[in-house]
Amino acid sequence: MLSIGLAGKPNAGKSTFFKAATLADVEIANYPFTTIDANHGVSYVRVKCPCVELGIEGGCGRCINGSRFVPVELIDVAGLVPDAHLGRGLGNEFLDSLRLAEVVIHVLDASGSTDAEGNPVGIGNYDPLKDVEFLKREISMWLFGILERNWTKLMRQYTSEKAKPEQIIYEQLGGAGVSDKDVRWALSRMDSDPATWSEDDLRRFAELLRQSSKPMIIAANKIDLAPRENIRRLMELDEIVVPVSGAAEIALRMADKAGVIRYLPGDPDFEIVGELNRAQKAGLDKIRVLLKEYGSTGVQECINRAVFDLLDYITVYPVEDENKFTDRDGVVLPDAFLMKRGSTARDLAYRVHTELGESFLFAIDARRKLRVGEKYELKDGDVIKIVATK
Ligand SMILES: Nc1nc2c(ncn2[C@@H]2O[C@H](COP(=O)(O)OP(=O)(O)OP(=O)(O)O)[C@@H](O)[C@H]2O)c(=O)[nH]1
Repeated sequence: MLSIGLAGKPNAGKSTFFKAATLADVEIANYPFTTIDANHGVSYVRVKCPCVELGIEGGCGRCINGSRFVPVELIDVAGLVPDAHLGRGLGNEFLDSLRLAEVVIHVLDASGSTDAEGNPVGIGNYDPLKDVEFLKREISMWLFGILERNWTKLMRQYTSEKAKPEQIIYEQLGGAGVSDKDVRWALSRMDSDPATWSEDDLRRFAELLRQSSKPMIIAANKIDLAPRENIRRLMELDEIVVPVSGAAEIALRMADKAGVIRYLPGDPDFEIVGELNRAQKAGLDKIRVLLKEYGSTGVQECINRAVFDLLDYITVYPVEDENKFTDRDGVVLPDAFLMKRGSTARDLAYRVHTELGESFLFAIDARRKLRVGEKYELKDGDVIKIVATK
């Protein structure tokens, strides 16, 4: 499953965001469990289900009013403080949990109520813009550390044994979740031979690796407390910034679970359907003002943008019956797979089952009832039947 890391300084609101994003109503949670352990959970991207467009009578039973929730893994990288790469705080142990993350949501306290170390200082007394760079630096210095430890040996392999630099660097970094594509991209951005690099060049290279292997989105959290000026300045940065209130998202999901409101994660509003006491009503009124101003609580938007904008994934629906859009048991649109844009029909076959990939003959684009070959590039929302020899 695709993994998203959640990181930020102490008290920025990571646990709150994590809890909000992994708290799923039974109807949404088509995954057997949402909390794997304290730091790993299942969250969902929200997509438009094809059953509406395809005019399937009675819907597909897998979506809620046309919104489909597709599982992704969320990892709470707790305990990261500035200079963690030097072993400060919980240090490397926690950087290591970033290994699996393909993308990072940087939870940032936009209210300015906590200092660089996460100590409370009162709203507006710390400039949140100061936190934007810290996480990038920690991650790139962590990658730098892994490379630097063995750099002399690696360069000896390169110069005397004529090993390919992309290969030896990739092997060194494989455990940090850096792909060979990331290494090739970062090398292409450097203008000199690795054997001649200074320490500063190696640092620059590590930062390029970070950009490619751990792209980042900023969750400007605590918008319910934050001075508007802080949000405005954060939004003006050359970064992807989403205004967020993790606390509001938890309140809405809990109220929905309790049956007093109807709310789907990512919705711009909610409907009151049960009895509320005065305090609950006042709390929800405040959240409604926030939703009006920002469009949503931002939690679902962060997950969606991380997966679709930063990682460029698409959603694809494999079926066995291209006319009824069902599997062999008659279940309509049974699965939704997240795949990298550029994936082919054959990649999808492999994703369903190795055997299906190996015995692939052709595929059928079920929307157009059109036969396509193994190299057919999948499009977002495609419904595909795979035809194989066995
Ligand atoms: N008002 C408001 N408070 C929030 C929000 N999100 C988190 N908080 C509060 O901020 C404090 C810190 O939140 P946590 O989620 O524990 O922060 P953390 O980043 O996980 O902290 P560590 O576990 O120390 O790394 C708590 O008191 C939360 O209730 C929010 O959206 N609005």
